[in-house]
Amino acid sequence: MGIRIGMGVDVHQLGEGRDLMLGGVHVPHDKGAIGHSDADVLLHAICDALLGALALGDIGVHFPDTSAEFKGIDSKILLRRTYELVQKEGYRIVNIDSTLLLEAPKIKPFVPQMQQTIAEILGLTIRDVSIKATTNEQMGYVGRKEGVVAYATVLLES
Ligand SMILES: Nc1ccn([C@@H]2O[C@H](COP(=O)(O)O)[C@@H](O)[C@H]2O)c(=O)n1
Ligand SMILES: C[C@@]1(CO)OP(=O)(O)OP(=O)(O)OC[C@H]1O
Repeated sequence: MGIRIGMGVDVHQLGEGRDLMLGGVHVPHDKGAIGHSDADVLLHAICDALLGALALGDIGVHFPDTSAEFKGIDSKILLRRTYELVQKEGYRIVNIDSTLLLEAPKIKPFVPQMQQTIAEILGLTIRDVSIKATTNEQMGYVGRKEGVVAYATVLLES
């Protein structure tokens, strides 16, 4: 049996007139994340962690932001497709840990739904999908509510 570890980081700007999609869930807020896709920073970080674990490049290599195919795409589709690449290599996920840096809103009430959404896509239980959050204590671009950051770590086994 082989094991591999991967980490992913994603950052998106927050702006008006966009939905805030986090972990595949719509989180009501006066600003949303700006991007070529639905800009789901948490799902993107998980995709990058999955790809990183097998040195398969990153999300922009597989789903370029210059392609019309991915304009406005639901990042749940990107996560599903990323995991298909991992499975083709003969690996499966053991567990995921992640942290969101977001000043507002509080995401705690939405975490169970995010865990459930991600677990369903990846064939995991919610205990295998950890989602944490922290504010940036009002410092920097996260603290000024201008952006959101996600970090994810995944463990794979073959
Ligand atoms: N966007 C966020 C940020 C934080 N939380 C939860 O609040 C707790 C306290 O956050 P601090 O940054 O003040 O330490 C944190 O542990 C999270 O549980 C959240 O839900 N959404
Ligand atoms: C997902 C992609 C593609 O739609 O677009 P964005 O939503 O801009 O997201 P980013 O995290 O910059 O990653 C790469 C892109 O390829």
